Amino acid sequence: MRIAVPNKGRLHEPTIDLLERAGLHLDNGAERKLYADTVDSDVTVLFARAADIPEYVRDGAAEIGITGLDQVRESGHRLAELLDLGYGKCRLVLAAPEDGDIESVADVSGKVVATEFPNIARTYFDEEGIDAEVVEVTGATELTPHVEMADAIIDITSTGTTLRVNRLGVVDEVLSSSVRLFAHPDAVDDPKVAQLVMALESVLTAEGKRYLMMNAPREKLDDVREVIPGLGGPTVMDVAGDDTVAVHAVVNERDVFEVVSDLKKVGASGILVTEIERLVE
Ligand SMILES: Nc1ncnc2c1ncn2[C@@H]1O[C@H](COP(=O)(O)OP(=O)(O)OP(=O)(O)O)[C@@H](O)[C@H]1O
Ligand SMILES: O=P(O)(O)OC[C@H]1O[C@H](OP(=O)(O)OP(=O)(O)O)[C@H](O)[C@@H]1O
Ligand SMILES: [Mg+2]
Repeated sequence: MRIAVPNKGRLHEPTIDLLERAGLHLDNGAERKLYADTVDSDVTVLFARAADIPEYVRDGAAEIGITGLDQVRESGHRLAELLDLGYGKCRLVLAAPEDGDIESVADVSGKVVATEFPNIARTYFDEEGIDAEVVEVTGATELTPHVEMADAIIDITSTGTTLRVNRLGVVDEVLSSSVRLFAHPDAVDDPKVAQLVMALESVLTAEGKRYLMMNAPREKLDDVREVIPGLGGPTVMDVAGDDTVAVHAVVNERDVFEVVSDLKKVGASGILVTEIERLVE
């Protein structure tokens, strides 16, 4: 099985990191190569531009691709989306000069819109019933309204800094994007693909969880159980020759702050909080 992943840019590192955490270690020297073998002899990683990855998958050059939803939509290819990997979060927006007269999508009728995403832009304007001229650029889109190349743009925003610096305001949201795992439709039922999905899911599940270990007086066990929410209850182990038990539990990361202080109150001690690498539910 071949997985196409971004070869550079902001999506490269988090993607490699995710594969590594899923246990799919890449062979050394992956940095400068076009492809890398992995710890699983059936899995090869191909490095491609984020924008080209949907095409690699449609072609069958790779069965699996990891890239932004925006890129998949822009490609127009019908690929199976398997997982939202949660990073590379951004919005594709219609934006126009703050001090101009474009305040809604209707105001773009008859105007010129510059974008790196011409297919998404045309589909969006068709759906909105707006007749706008779409001009394709390959970068620095935010500049185009200031040099009379365009009246508005459709571009990526995340923190909003670039739009602000260029005195552009959001007029409408066109697409909300994040990095997805997607597959060629013929590869969806491949057991190797299912194995990869499970491995990646286990990393995503573990991200929001922490592993708690503590000691507690045996007679306080019920109180401890009450404090620890959900997830099938804690594992309790006897501590030899003692009236103490060791308690292990998985808790939501956002609950840790409160749970730890509540555990302390009911008599737990030696409380240890650790990260979880993977969690298969
Ligand atoms: N500012 C951003 N915040 C979050 N995600 C982004 C942002 N910009 C782009 N992305 C996501 O990353 C994908 C790749 O972006 P792009 O092709 O511009 O590469 P890059 O990582 O920005 O590197 P470079 O622009 O230097 O080539 C986009 O399709 C989008 O899904
Ligand atoms: O809302 P912000 O946090 O400012 O992010 C938005 C900017 O990020 C991306 O550019 P990038 O940094 O990838 O440069 P590029 O234009 O060379 O791709 C995108 O094209 C926007 O310009
Ligand atoms: Mg970029």
